[in-house]
Amino acid sequence: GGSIPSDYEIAQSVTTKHITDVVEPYGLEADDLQLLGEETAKVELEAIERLREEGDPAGKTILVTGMTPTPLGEGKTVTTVGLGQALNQLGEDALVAIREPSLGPVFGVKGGAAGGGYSQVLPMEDINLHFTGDLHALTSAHNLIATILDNHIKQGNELDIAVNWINWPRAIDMNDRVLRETVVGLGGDVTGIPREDGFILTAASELMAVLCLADGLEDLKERIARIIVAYDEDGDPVTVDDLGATDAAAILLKDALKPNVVQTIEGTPAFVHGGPFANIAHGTNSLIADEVAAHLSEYLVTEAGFGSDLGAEKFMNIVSRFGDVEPDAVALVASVRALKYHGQDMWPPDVDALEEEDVDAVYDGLENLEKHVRNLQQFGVPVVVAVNRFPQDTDAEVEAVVEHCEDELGVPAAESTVFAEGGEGGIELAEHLVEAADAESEFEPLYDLEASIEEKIETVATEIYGADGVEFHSDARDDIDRLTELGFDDVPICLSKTFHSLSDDASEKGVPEDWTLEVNEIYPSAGAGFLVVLTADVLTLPGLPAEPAAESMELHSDGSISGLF
Ligand SMILES: Nc1ncnc2c1ncn2[C@@H]1O[C@H](COP(=O)(O)OP(=O)(O)O)[C@@H](O)[C@H]1O
Ligand SMILES: O=COP(=O)(O)O
Ligand SMILES: [Mg+2]
Repeated sequence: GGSIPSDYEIAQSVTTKHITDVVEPYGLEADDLQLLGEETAKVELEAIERLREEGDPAGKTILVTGMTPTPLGEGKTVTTVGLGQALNQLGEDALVAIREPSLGPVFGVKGGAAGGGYSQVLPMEDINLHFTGDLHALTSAHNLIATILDNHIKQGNELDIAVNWINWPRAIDMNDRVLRETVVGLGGDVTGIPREDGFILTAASELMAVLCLADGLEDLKERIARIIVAYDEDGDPVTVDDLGATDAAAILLKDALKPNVVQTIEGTPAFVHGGPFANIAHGTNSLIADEVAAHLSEYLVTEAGFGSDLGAEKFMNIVSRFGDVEPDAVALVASVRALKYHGQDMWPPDVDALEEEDVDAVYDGLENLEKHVRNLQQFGVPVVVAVNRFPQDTDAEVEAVVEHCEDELGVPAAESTVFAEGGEGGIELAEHLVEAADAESEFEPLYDLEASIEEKIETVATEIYGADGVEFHSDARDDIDRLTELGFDDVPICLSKTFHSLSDDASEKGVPEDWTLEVNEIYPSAGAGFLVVLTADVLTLPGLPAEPAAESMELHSDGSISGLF
C-alpha cells in the first residue's frame, strides 16, 4: 500500500478517549487516578494498596525482548503495544507496560520510545518530551544528593568522606558526552575542594532503579536511605541516610513513584513508567506498574530493552526475584534488517544499506536469532518469534525467517505487521503467545543468589553472552573482595555491556566465539539491591550522533511538531 504517515501524523489523527473511560472497564475508578489532563493519569498509591488487598495478581506476563539490534532498534516497543492491541481484538483482557522515554535518545539516534505506526501509545509527543515529569524529578533528586554530599564535605566533612572515593556523580537527561568526566569545586576555598566528578544519564542513576523496584513510599525511602554514595577514609560505606538526605530525595520522588497510565491508539490502557536502559541499567519498566497491570488483566505485555542478553536476562535474573512477576511466555522480536546486519557482518552500521533484498544475508544472520532463542529457553520459558515486518521487507525474506524458526529451531513464529496495521497485524502472533503463556511455565533464574560474585558473572558471560570465560581486572578483584566483606555476595548482578553485540565488543556481529568478557569494576547499588558490573567500554553517558534527530525537528506556529518520532 501507500507509504505510512509519520508516527506524529498518525498520533494526531486519532481521537483519544478520556483516560477515566479507558481504564474504567479494567477496574480503575476515577478517584483511583490523579488526572494530568484528559489523556494521562497517575495511579494513586492507595488504589494500588486496594488492589493488593483484593488478592493475588491473576495476570500472565508476556515479556517482549529482541535479537541483537541495529542502532535504530527492531521493534520491541512497537510489538509490545501491537500485541496488547491484538490480544484485546481477540477478546482477551490484556494491558501493556513499557518504559518512559529519555530525552537523550529522543534528540539523538533512536528517537522516542512510544512505539510507532498504528501501534503507539498516546499522546506520543507528551510522552516523548516532559510527560509527567518523572525524569525531571529523578534528575533533581539525584543532583540534590550530589549537592548535599559536596556541601557536607565543605561544611567540615564530619563523616570523613574520602574525596577521591565518591561513587555518586551528577545526572542529566541528555546525551551530553562532554560531561562524562568533569572537575568540580574549582574557584578557591569559597567554592569547595576541587575533585574529579562526572555525569551519568538519568536512566542510569541508581534512583531510576530504586523507583522501578520500590513497591510503595516506605520501601522507596528505605531503598534511598541504603544507597552508598561514597566511602570514608576507613573504607566504610557512606549512605544517603548518613548524609540526612533520604526524606528530601523521597519528597522529590513521591509523585514519580505513582505509575503513569495512558492509552494505545486502539484504546488499550498502557502503563508507561520508569525508564532504565538495558545496557547501562536493568532495562525494564517499574515493578509497581507491572503489578497494577497484572491485577487488572489476564495478560500483561511488557518489554525489556535491547537484546535478550540485556533486558530479558535482567528481567529474569533480577526483576523477577524482587517482584511477584515472572514471564509465562516470551516474544522474541526479529527483523529482516537486523538479520542482514548480522549476516553481512556489518560494522559500523549503515541501516539504509540494509533495505535491499538479500535472502542469503538473512539466512547468514539467523545464528544470532537462534542464540537468543536458546538463551531464553535456558530460563524454562516458551519462546515465540515475532518477525516485525518493515515496509521494505520482501515475502521471501520474511518467509525464510518464519520457516527456519518452525522447521529448524522448533519454535513458533509469526510475521507481525502491527506497525502498519495495529492490532489486526498481530492476531496470529497473539494466538501463539496465548497458547504459550497458558501452558505450564517452568521458569527458573539462571543462577543461585548463594553463588559467588565471580560465579554469577561467569554464568551470564558463558551461558548468555557465549564467552569462553571472564577476565577480572585487578580493580574488579579488589571490588569483589570488598563487596563480599560488605555482605553483597548474595544479591543479583546487573551487567553493563554494549548492546551492539552479544559480546563486549560492539563490532562483533552474529554469535562471537573465542572471546573473554572483560570486567573492569563492580559496585553496589545498595538501594536497588544488586551489584553493577562494568564491562569493557560501556558508557553511562551516551553522546549525540553526527546528525542528531534534534536538528531535523520543527515547531510550527500552530504548536504542532515535525521530526519527533
Ligand atoms: N515494522 C516497522 N516498520 C517501520 N518502522 C518500524 C517498525 N517497527 C519499528 N519501527 C520503528 O523503528 C524504531 C524502533 O522501534 P522500537 O519499537 O522503538 O524498537 P525497540 O523498542 O526494540 O528499540 C522506531 O522508530 C519505530 O517507530
Ligand atoms: O534499553 C533499551 O531499550 P530499547 O531496546 O527499547 O531501545
Ligand atoms: Mg523500545
